[in-house]
Amino acid sequence: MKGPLRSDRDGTALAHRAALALCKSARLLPAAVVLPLTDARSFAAQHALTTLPLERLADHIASSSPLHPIVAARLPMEASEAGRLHIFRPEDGAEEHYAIEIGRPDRSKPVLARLHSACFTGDILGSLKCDCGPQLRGALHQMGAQGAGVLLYLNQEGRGIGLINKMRAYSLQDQGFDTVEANHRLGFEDDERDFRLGADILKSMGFSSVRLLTNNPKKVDMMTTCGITVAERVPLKVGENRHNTAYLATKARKSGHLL
Ligand SMILES: Nc1nc2c(ncn2[C@@H]2O[C@H](COP(=O)(O)OP(=O)(O)OP(=O)(O)O)[C@@H](O)[C@H]2O)c(=O)[nH]1
Ligand SMILES: [Zn+2]
Repeated sequence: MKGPLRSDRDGTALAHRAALALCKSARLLPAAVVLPLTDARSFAAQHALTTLPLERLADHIASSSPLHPIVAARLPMEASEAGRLHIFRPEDGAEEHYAIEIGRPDRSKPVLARLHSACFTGDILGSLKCDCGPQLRGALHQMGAQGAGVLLYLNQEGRGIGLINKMRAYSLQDQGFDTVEANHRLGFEDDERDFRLGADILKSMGFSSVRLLTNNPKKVDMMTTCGITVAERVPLKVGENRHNTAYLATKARKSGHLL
């Protein structure tokens, strides 16, 4: 699917919005057929379909599911032997998220922190299409060198669209579309991540103020909106290579990254 997608706007969009949000939360392409039915309840019963009341669904989509700390254990790493991995699980059964605490950061001072979004291709495979792998390792090494820090590893693959959709976007990029255009052509926003969960994890670990390792000013704004003080933005410019120069330039031009 390549788009471009054309919008026909008519009447209330409540059901359409909810349908798209459901598709996105299932990591499917945001495409749905919305039909008015005179007796939806018996139609659903006949076809063994699940029914959801629209108003409750809208509330559910707007709120974020509470995250609970499940377990933490010592994890010596190359970047620091004083590592500790914490696992958080949301109540709604969605993705788990991780926090890597390095040293024993003083909770009364701004902690060196990174909100890292999962990138299977960059973090694990060493992909040269993005800068995620060098950013992950660079952040952990800075924290190790300073003796303290916290890296949140948020399972928001592909800026929140999931790995399958990110690969669909990569396939469009192979055809000449840039990272932002590819997302739009699939029906996604530039960035579908919800950073409230990063703020929730920091608060539950006792942090209220950060020195945030990022080039993305929107992350700084989101943290502030969510009640975390960003005492300083610490740039994290690593991993440029001949395969990702255009990608990084697009991020700077279209997404406002300070690169
Ligand atoms: N949809 C999509 N996601 C991508 C693409 N390239 C990398 N990603 C994902 O983007 C996320 C990282 O976001 P970035 O835009 O690189 O950076 P950022 O987190 O906004 O900002 P920094 O804090 O400066 O790293 C990871 O989840 C990657 O999987 C792409 O071309 N398309
Ligand atoms: Zn990446």
